[in-house]
Amino acid sequence: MITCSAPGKVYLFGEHAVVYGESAICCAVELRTTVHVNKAEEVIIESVLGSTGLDFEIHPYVSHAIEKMRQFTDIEGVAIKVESELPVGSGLGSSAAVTIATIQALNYLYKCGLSLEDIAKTGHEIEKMVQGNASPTDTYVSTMGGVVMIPQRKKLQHLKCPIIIGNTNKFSSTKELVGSVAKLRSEFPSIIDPILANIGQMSILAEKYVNESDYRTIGRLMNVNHGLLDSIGVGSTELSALVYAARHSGAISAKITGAGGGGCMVALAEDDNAISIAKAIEEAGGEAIITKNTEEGVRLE
Ligand SMILES: Nc1ncnc2c1ncn2[C@@H]1O[C@H](COP(=O)(O)OP(=O)(O)O)[C@@H](O)[C@H]1O
Ligand SMILES: C[C@@](O)(CCOP(=O)(O)O)CC(=O)O
Ligand SMILES: [Mg+2]
Repeated sequence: MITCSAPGKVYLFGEHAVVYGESAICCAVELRTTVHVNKAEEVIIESVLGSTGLDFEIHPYVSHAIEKMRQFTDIEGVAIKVESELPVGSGLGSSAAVTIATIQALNYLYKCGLSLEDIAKTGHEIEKMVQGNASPTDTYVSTMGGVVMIPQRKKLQHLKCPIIIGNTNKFSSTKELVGSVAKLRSEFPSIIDPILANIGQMSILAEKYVNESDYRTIGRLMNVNHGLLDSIGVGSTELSALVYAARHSGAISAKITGAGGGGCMVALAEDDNAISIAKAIEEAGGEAIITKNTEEGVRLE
């Protein structure tokens, strides 16, 4: 049996805009998806979503990963078991983490010899296929770990401050939200395109502050990014409640992370106020997770 794991992520800047080629800065977090694979008589996929064979409805990412790997090797049957610390459909990149961990586990099991770059690229192709339109961000950061800038594929300075995630526990489908931004953009290109370009500029400006570990300035820009995400319709009452609870309890910054709608927000904290911010998020009706940036991308367990 081979076991691999891959991390989830939070966006400091640039979700949605990055789908249209703008820049984003994304940070891998210490919450991982673990995939066990073993040769078997038939295809069996087991996860919190159920137990299936090759199934593009219930297990689209894992099923596409098996199909893609069939281009490199002969896979007859395989038993795949997924365990995850990442809530499903919540903006933390659970789809990328399960895809990347599955590809790497199959890569080792069948000795395909894929490099990390190949794995990130194959993962991106799968996200595009399932989501309709997808940036390479989530699959790249899940493969490489650290803090990365996309589309430059550049590694930035490790983020040392505590990261607080607030989960609304309201399911959010990335496919649907990416579709709703596409619709808004096609109706009002002269309004929406400059907003997306502005978000991209924020990432370009913020690169320097990330590399200098200037969390105050990063935070001020993240708050502006939140407002722009709200303006393109990916906010919600629940997300706003958690964002403002975090800011009022002393967070350096608080914004939506990932596709939005429901799902999660992210706050940056000082070393000594992470717990009080987490408490404020819980009091506002969210579920709080205190985590950190990890340099560990996909790995063999
Ligand atoms: N633990 C898991 N086991 C199997 N599939 C998963 C798991 N976690 C995520 N997925 C897949 O990813 C989808 C959610 O991806 P998405 O809508 O992009 O949200 P996010 O990536 O923000 O969590 C799920 O519907 C499922 O297909
Ligand atoms: C909205 C988007 O920028 C990020 C989606 O992240 P998540 O699937 O919600 O974790 C889409 C993408 O980059 O493919
Ligand atoms: Mg996703």
